[in-house]
Amino acid sequence: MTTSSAPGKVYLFGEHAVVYGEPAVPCAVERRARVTVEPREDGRVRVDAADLSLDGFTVTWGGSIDDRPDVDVPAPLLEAAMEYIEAAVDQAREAAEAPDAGFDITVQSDIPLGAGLGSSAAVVVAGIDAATRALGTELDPEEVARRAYEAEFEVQDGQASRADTFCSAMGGAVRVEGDDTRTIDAPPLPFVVGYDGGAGDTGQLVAGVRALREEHEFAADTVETVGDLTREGERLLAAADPNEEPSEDLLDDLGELMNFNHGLLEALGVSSGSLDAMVWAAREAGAHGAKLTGAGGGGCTVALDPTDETEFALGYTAECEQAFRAELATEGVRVEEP
Ligand SMILES: Nc1ncnc2c1ncn2[C@@H]1O[C@H](COP(=O)(O)OP(=O)(O)OP(=O)(O)O)[C@@H](O)[C@H]1O
Ligand SMILES: C[C@@](O)(CCO)CC(=O)[O-]
Ligand SMILES: [Mg+2]
Repeated sequence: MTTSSAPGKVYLFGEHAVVYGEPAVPCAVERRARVTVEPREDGRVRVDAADLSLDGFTVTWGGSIDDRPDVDVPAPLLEAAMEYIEAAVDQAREAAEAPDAGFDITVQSDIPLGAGLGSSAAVVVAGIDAATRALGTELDPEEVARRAYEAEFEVQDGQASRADTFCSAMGGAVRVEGDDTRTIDAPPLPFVVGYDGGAGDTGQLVAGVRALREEHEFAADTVETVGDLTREGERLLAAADPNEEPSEDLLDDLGELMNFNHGLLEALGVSSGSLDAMVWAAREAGAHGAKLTGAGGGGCTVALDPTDETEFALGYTAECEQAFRAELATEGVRVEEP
């Protein structure tokens, strides 16, 4: 039995624009998906994903996605989960040169689903790592990231960047621009996450931005402007001491860029009433800046606030179901005790 875990992430800057080759800076946070894998003799794949809905579900299938189980989970959710896990299994089979390998897979996760914290990437990264190890092959985190990207790209019909999967595999702060992926230094940023209890459909939201961009030059310019502010944010991070608490000035400057980034995402049509309400609640509570994180449409916002004020204010905001502080996760994918 082999268990691996991988962290979720928040975007400091650059989601959506990253899909069109602009740079983005996601940061891994200490909320993890854990995937436990046990090889099976019969070549079948059995998945137990108890966190997929409140009731949980167990599904067994023989390698064919048409072999649909009868469980009480909304069909699109079940379909997507089967696809992500199946894509991870395929990557592991290929990496370990074991095309007929079967597995019992258990997924446990404290990353809310479809909420912008990269639950899909964390599940795929941890899944590929655990499944390859279970077959006696050890991949370095860069290779896990590369394969996890292939898996997300396939499931999301080509609507995926390398950002989420690279960040989850490597941990810490990273910068991604097209195929160029690297880890960067960042001080311990005081992230506060607000979660509206909802979710957005990443593929659909990315497709919406793509359509806007093709229709209007000003929408294409908006995407480029996100790239510009991300580069500015990168310069701020590069000038900061990664071993020191960030100064008020740095937080103000980063926060201003986050606010700008949120406005542009809103203009691109990927915010929502509840995300905007949480962003404003954070700003009014004195956060240095706040924005939605991830694909949007619903889900999570991220704010910078070293004090308890933002978390407290979000706790009293009707649109916010849960507010929590998210520490930067310095470790990416790792082996866990089963
Ligand atoms: N605990 C889990 N068990 C099984 N499948 C999961 C789990 N967590 C996430 N998934 C899969 O990932 C999908 C959510 O991925 P999606 O890309 O839409 O959102 P996200 O990754 O949480 O947010 P974002 O991509 O915006 O950061 C779920 O519908 C499911 O298929
Ligand atoms: C919206 C997006 O930029 C981030 C989703 O977390 C899509 C992607 O980069 O794959
Ligand atoms: Mg995702």
